[in-house]
Amino acid sequence: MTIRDLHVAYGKKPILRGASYDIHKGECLTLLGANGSGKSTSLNAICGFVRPGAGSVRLGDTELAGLAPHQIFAHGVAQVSQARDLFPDLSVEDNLRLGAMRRGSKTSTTTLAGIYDRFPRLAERRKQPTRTLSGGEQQMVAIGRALMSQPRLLLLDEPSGGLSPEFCEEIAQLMDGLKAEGVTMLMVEQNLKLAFRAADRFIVLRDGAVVDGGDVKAMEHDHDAIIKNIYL
Ligand SMILES: Nc1ncnc2c1ncn2[C@@H]1O[C@H](COP(=O)(O)OP(=O)(O)OP(=O)(O)O)[C@@H](O)[C@H]1O
Repeated sequence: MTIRDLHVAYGKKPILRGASYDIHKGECLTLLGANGSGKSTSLNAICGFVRPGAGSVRLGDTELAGLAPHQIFAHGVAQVSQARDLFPDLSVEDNLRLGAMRRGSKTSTTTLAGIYDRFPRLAERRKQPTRTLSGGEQQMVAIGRALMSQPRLLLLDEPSGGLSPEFCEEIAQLMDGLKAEGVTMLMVEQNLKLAFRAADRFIVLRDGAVVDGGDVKAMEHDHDAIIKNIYL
């Protein structure tokens, strides 16, 4: 995916001011930045929840900027939002099935089996209303639902939000598995430990533009410098 000169404003307030970056196929890119720097807005602009004022969001040969959210979803972009947006009274299985709409009902049964292989805990709880699950299990449902559409690009907004360190490690391992299968991911994550553990590359947003970026492993011993750059 190629993002070029992306601009988003809420009313007259500019939030993204010409952000440009690439997300390579099969990698996990993490978006870092101080509160209010435009991280969630970036994800929302990519999946069409907010309309960019200018700029380009290209996935392969397709220009996504300006398309409606359902069209962008149909092109293979799925978001796991911070709020998770599950239907609390529906069962785990029904919530998962809702994610398969892009694929059509013919493929959903095999995909569902794949999700249960990946998250055995959800298989045990398939009939339970999602409101009865722990926060970490609900996060698994939200990620599983996004995976049901077999996305080309998975957007993750704060996957560690409110979860224990054990669950964060579980999520990092899940992301390792997804990467091994070639799933491309863009993640916003305030938990820098998880961000540096799970991502291949990072970029830093400040005032809606990219001010830093690189290979996570290459700067493994210089996380302090990067953190200073985020919170300048
Ligand atoms: N729908 C909206 N209408 C008006 N302002 C908004 C809206 N959504 C976000 N904002 C504002 O835009 C700015 C950027 O928000 P955004 O959520 O993208 O930041 P962020 O980098 O993800 O921050 P955080 O780390 O706090 O989640 C913030 O000042 C926020 O209050």
